[in-house]
Amino acid sequence: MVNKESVDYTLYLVTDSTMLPEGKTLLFQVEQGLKNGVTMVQLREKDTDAKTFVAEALAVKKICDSFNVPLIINDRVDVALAIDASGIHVGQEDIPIPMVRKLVGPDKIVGWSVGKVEEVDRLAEWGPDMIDYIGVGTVFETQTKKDIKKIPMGPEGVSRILTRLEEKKCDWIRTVAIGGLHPDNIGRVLFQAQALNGKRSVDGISIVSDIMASHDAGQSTRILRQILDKGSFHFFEGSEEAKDASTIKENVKKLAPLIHHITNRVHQNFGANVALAIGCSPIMSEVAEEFEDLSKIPHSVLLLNSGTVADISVLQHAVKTYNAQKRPIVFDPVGFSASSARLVLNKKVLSAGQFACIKGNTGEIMGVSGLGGNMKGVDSCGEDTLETRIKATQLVAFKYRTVAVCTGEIDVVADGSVSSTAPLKRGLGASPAELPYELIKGEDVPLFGRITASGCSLGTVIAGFIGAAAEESIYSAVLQAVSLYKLAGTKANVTAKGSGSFLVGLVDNLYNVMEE
Ligand SMILES: Cc1nc(C(=O)O)sc1CCOP(=O)(O)O
Ligand SMILES: C=C1C=NC(C(F)(F)F)=NC1=N
Ligand SMILES: [Mg+2]
Repeated sequence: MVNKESVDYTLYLVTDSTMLPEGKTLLFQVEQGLKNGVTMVQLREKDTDAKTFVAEALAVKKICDSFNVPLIINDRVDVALAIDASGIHVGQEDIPIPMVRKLVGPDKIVGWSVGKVEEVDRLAEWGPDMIDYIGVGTVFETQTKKDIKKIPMGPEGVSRILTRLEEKKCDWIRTVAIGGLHPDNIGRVLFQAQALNGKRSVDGISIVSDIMASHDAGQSTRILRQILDKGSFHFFEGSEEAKDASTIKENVKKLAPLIHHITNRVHQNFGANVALAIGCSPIMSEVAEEFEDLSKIPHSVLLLNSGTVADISVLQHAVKTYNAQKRPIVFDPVGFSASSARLVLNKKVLSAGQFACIKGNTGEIMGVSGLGGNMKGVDSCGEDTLETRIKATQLVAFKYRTVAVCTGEIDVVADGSVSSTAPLKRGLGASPAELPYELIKGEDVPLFGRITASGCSLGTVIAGFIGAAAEESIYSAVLQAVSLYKLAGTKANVTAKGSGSFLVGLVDNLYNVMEE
């Protein structure tokens, strides 16, 4: 009889014998996993006849018992009882949970697949004696589960489930994330998937193909374990020279970061001039084949502006490439929910990687935060009060563990990258409202709204400053960039004779304030 409190969900292997590499057996892969850090096993063999399934289950149970690791049986309650497994896992389309619990009794572990918050509401109604853990997914695209109907929920979808569990006070429930999890993305899931009250993160992750289809299941398991066991995550390696935050502006001039723009046509020319004005070197490229080379150029930084015409696969490739190179990315979710097509595109980009900064106008930030309604065009709604804007900016910072910027007459900057830790189980320990933020005030500069790409080009300046900063000073870099941009605009406004001279004046003043 298993002690439910002591179950370790950290690395939960779910088997699949249809993907075994040549010469590897189910038992071999499972044993390699157990030897290298798997803490829980689920036998999930969808199209195996009962006799074979029972034989496999008995063999797997023998191995799990020798490692003192619980064995869960997928779907087949009869087999789970027949071999005295530690528990049973069922999906939404399987035997109803209350029946399962009645069949297996109170001591067995019962797991359920959950993809929607309504399913959390149901398990909350059933109370603490029904379900012990839930598999939350699918987080990313997966080829393993054939009949997957759910669209990938991303780390933010996991956060939504965790938040609901907290709202419904389901303290007894443990959670594992599942679906398309691999070494290149589990760090981000652990880092970003947090309940909004800061009191719950996932208890572990569940893996199928990364181990079951591996030619070296032991090595694959060790790699996954290393990521799970480290307490903090570092997504951006600042350049050596960028260590001292106080001289970011001098670093921008000295290091001349490469700002790789993937942006809309209107912003391309003006953004390049703004980059040059502050002493950076711009490149505008949607040529996916060159992204890796560009990300390797010292002090490179990616500015992704979703007003671009590039295909979503190009944007996702750019995000993965810069994340792999540990170089920062600034994301400007232009017109976040102005159309359903843009909403889908922006959400896909948001779940594709880790961003150093997410910058938008009020409508965009309200949209990304989940607080806002729909937007008209790409102009911000503007009717939101300052405290709502602060709340939305902190929410974006928290959800994506990034530095969030909400532009307006008063710019709001919030820092969600705090503490780079991502402890399993007990959550971040901070809620969105506790995140540090600053207001960048200044005079109103209406002419900003009368020129092209003024918001987009703030992204260029933010990217330039982040490119010259160390990871721990990204918040400071963004604050300095936003302040400098506002100062240049205010100065340009004084001498402007209209929108044309304002545009030229803005570039002149960006150039001059960098020299001061
Ligand atoms: C078994 C399973 N359940 C899912 C869910 O979303 O409930 S996704 C999935 C397959 C996950 O396999 P892989 O790690 O190879 O992507
Ligand atoms: C469909 C499934 C979803 N989640 C899980 C687990 F991760 F184990 F919780 N197992 C499944 N078979
Ligand atoms: Mg914008």
